[in-house]
Amino acid sequence: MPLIELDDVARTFTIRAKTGRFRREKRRVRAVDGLTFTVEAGECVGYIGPNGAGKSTTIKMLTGILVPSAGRLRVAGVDPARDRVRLARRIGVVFGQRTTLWWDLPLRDSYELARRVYRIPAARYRANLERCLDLLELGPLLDTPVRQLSLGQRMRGDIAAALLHDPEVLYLDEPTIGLDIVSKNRVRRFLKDVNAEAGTTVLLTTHDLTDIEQLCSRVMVIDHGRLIHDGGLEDLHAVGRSERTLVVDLAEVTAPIEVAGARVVRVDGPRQWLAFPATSSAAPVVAAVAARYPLVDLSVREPAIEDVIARMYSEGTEGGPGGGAHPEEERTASGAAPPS
Ligand SMILES: Nc1ncnc2c1ncn2[C@@H]1O[C@H](COP(=O)(O)OP(=O)(O)OP(=O)(O)O)[C@@H](O)[C@H]1O
Repeated sequence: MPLIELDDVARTFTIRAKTGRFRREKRRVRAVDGLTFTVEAGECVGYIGPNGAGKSTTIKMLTGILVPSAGRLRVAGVDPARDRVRLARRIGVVFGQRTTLWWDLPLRDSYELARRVYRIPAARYRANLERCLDLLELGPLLDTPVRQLSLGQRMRGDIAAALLHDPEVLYLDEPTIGLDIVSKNRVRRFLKDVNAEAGTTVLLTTHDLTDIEQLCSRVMVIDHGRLIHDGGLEDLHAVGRSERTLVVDLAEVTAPIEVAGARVVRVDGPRQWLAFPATSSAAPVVAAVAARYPLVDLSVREPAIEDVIARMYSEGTEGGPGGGAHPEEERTASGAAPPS
């Protein structure tokens, strides 16, 4: 049975925008527009999209912070908005741009508070804390007030806090934002471990595609609140019509090469670059070039996944709701804030 289920879920915001000196008009923004997907227990799924695509809104609905305007949503069999407090014991959330830790208190106190709020049995708390401190290298920082931690240290502190109660699902919203490469790698290694060893289901939102490449076997792409891709990272090459490049060094300067299945995209002296579909084999193109042109050397360059995604975003971002405005109205679920 899937751990996360969305069936035609939508979320609309009403915003009041200034249209003249004294005029204000109500405008409706469809942040999430008919999302349907499931995530099985133990999966690690990337959830990506351009700014304002609806990623955070989805995660807020999955945690019960926001109520969907339409559709059906279940996490671990529970309706998050209705059963927010009960669900809070089964999920962990990390918002990279915000901390759930107590700013003026040492890390240790935030963890102690989590232990009480989640009623984590003492032995389990000790074991989980020890593991997080060890793998996230937080031990020496336990007595440091959160406000004195660096961004990377704080982020690791937040990730540990989200995992102390052994959640079945971990939502990560930009967990590596602003971190240097060493901190990013440390966080990624840890998350990989949590997913593989503890079997924690992970839904990861990020603008850093290396996070996705290193952690996720499946990626969902959302744009204008709609799912535009759901599959393997590799499948994106087919969807994004990406191209590989054959770089050819000829024995002499020649007119642009003409072979079937590829086209010259750049010429620099005796070197020429030929683009061909990433989904087809390089062999026939190489054979055709070698048969007709005197070659010195050649190599094949793989497409960068960043380029593929950038093209998908730019092709799909015309006339949508647009990012940016986060005005006053945000209908939230009733009940206490999640205990994290
Ligand atoms: N509280 C709110 N009130 C009104 N509109 C909102 C609110 N929250 C989000 N929106 C709008 O909904 C759309 C989706 O926003 P959301 O924050 O979910 O996007 P995102 O994919 O997380 O973007 P980013 O990558 O920039 O974080 C945007 O147009 C945004 O302005």
